[in-house]
Amino acid sequence: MSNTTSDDSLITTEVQADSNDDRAPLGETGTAVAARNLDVYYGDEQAIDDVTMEIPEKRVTALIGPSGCGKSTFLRCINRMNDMIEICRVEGDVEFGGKNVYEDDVDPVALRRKIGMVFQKPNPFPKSIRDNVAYGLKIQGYEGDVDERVEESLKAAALWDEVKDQLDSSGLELSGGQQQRLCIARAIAPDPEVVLMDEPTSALDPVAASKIEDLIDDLAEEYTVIIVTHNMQQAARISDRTAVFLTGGELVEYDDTAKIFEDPEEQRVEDYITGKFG
Ligand SMILES: Nc1ncnc2c1ncn2[C@@H]1O[C@H](COP(=O)(O)OP(=O)(O)OP(=O)(O)O)[C@@H](O)[C@H]1O
Repeated sequence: MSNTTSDDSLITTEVQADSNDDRAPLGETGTAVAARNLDVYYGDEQAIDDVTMEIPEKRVTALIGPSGCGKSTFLRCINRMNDMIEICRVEGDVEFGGKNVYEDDVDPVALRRKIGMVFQKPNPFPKSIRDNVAYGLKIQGYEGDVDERVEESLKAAALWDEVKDQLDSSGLELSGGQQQRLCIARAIAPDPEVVLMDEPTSALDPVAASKIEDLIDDLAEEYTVIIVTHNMQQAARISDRTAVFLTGGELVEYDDTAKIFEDPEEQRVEDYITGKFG
């Protein structure tokens, strides 16, 4: 993927160009995940309001919007992380692999192997680097060569060269940026199809954040990446599609990232992007 600077952009950043990579045009890619008339409530409070959207496979889709508009809630619905929140109620469908993930026969643990997650704060286990990455493999009873898969995952997370001589050291001894890449390696080791990222760089310094951004770009060659970010420049730099949520959990506009940042349909989106509110 390469970047171009657009004179028309509403924000002073680079909007990624899709045109000169060798992937199928966005409109011709399959759908990895689809929400259909999704409503989410915490008790009586509605956090997601009738959201319908199709997320393309092997692309980066950014979810942006002001604080409290439901971005994390939406993300967590995709792999049923909201199941852990007692007062949370989900209505409507989230389709993955042609099936609504909320059907009774879906095993959420198996679902989360296919749809991995990386959180805002790096959260390695207090275990060795190797064991952090091998964790999901052991749970799933992986029958292949675990060490080989650990190496592949660390390479895919752009961490291998930095840690290959210290695989038995604690993951907690790494820097924040390295810990986040370790968490990405842990998420991709079980070979998911989708990786959900909830503000994965907001706790990192700019250099570490930039490494993760580069990594996300590479990951999208193999995985569908769905990322919540507060950072509009980041969304513009790394995503192919952008969904703008506004207060009340409404999906106001969802389109190619260049369109959202250069010529959005909705005045409210333009106002948000140019900092007039939110
Ligand atoms: N566990 C919870 N229990 C009750 N209400 C919640 C819970 N999590 C989120 N909410 C409420 O749901 C709404 C959406 O929250 P959510 O965290 O999804 O928004 P967000 O856009 O990700 O916000 P931020 O950008 O600040 O992280 C908010 O009103 C929030 O207070």
